[in-house]
Amino acid sequence: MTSVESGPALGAAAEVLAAHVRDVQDFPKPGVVFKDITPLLSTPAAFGVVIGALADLARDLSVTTIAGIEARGFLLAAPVADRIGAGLVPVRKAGKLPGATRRETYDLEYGTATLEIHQDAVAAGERVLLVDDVLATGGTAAAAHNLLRGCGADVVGLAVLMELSFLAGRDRTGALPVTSIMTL
Ligand SMILES: O=P(O)(O)OC[C@H]1O[C@H](OP(=O)(O)OP(=O)(O)O)[C@H](O)[C@@H]1O
Ligand SMILES: Nc1ncnc2[nH]cnc12
Repeated sequence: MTSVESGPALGAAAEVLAAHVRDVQDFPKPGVVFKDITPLLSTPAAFGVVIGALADLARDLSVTTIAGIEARGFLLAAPVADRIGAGLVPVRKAGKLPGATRRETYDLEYGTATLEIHQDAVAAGERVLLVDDVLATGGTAAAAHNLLRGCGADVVGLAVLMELSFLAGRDRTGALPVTSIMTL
């Protein structure tokens, strides 16, 4: 298991993030405390700080492509890619991509899902940063990582806003370096 050390930008982003995430009890099912990022999305200054921290990380890792996981990961991956001038690759839920795809089914905290990626989404050797809002059980991230590797990508890291450490997501992401702005 590898972890990227957090610098000052990530520390500042953690404070901002903590003030703009809402806990929703028992959603989408009893026993789950859902981490709702809509307050962050609707507050431009706060969103800018968080996107800036992710962009700094992506620059430090010299990434050429940002991969975002549907749906909340898209909301983060697109502005980061735009800020650093990187390509953007959507890792989508099943049945949404029009071209030939690779697919993988996985478990997550509250169900199962299937992810897909276009077979030609990433050229061999691209340095890819995978971006999502939450790392929980790690099923989603592990599936996305496998799909990208299957396309020949060099996945250099996973960046998330929040890591629910009690669900041990890093146990599923293997040697992939993980950066979490906030660990809960
Ligand atoms: O680590 P895991 O247990 O796999 O859970 C993390 C995933 O769960 C959420 O996605 P969800 O599938 O709920 O989709 P959404 O982004 O479309 O709301 C979240 O955005 C992560 O992608
Ligand atoms: N508790 C949680 N809150 C938000 N997104 C999640 N994805 C998996 N678990 C989650």
